[in-house]
Amino acid sequence: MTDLPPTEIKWAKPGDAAAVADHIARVIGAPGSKRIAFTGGSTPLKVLALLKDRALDWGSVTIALTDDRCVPDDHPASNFGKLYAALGHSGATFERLEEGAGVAPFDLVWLGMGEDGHVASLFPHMHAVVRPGPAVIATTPIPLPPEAPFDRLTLNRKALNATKEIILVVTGASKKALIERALGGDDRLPVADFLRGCGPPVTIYWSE
Ligand SMILES: O=C1O[C@H](COP(=O)(O)O)[C@@H](O)[C@H](O)[C@H]1O
Repeated sequence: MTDLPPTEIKWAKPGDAAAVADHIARVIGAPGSKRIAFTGGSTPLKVLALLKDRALDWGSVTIALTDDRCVPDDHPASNFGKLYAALGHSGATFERLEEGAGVAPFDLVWLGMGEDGHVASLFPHMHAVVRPGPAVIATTPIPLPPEAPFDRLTLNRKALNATKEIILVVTGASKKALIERALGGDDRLPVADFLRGCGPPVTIYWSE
């Protein structure tokens, strides 16, 4: 049996929104078609604002979401709504989350993280439909977070790990401390599943 190397972790310097946009632009600039999973939440908004003004080969890109809240697209809590508002006219192909659907591998998975260490919609405590392969699953956080109290659809851990690389983009001192806790061995935090083990390389972008 071969021993897989441990996940390679790198802290990007600088770690700000412009550096994240540059990273994504580099992936898009590679030859051929690319599949990129975009995080939801509020942290990506600055990066999306930068990306939408860049002349990139969006026609070669399929954009998926790591997760979404089960709300209409025009609801303020919709991750798809925000993403489509920024990049809907870019020429990229959008892949919607459909419960139970299989998921093809990605070139890049962009993860955010909540204050409880959740990534995508994989929460420390949740009801979840378990599926063995890379797939879209339904989850319900326990308890429902007050800022977004909704059932969710999310890529499962296998789908998020089926990628050439991951970028983890977070802001603020408390989220930095959580990442350090996960790196130090706290496996109760869902983010730890992507930082420890033998997964794809992770570049962490952190800024105030
Ligand atoms: O619910 C979610 O939260 C996390 C973190 O969001 P943020 O607003 O603190 O940036 C996000 O990564 C996830 O995709 C989203 O659906």
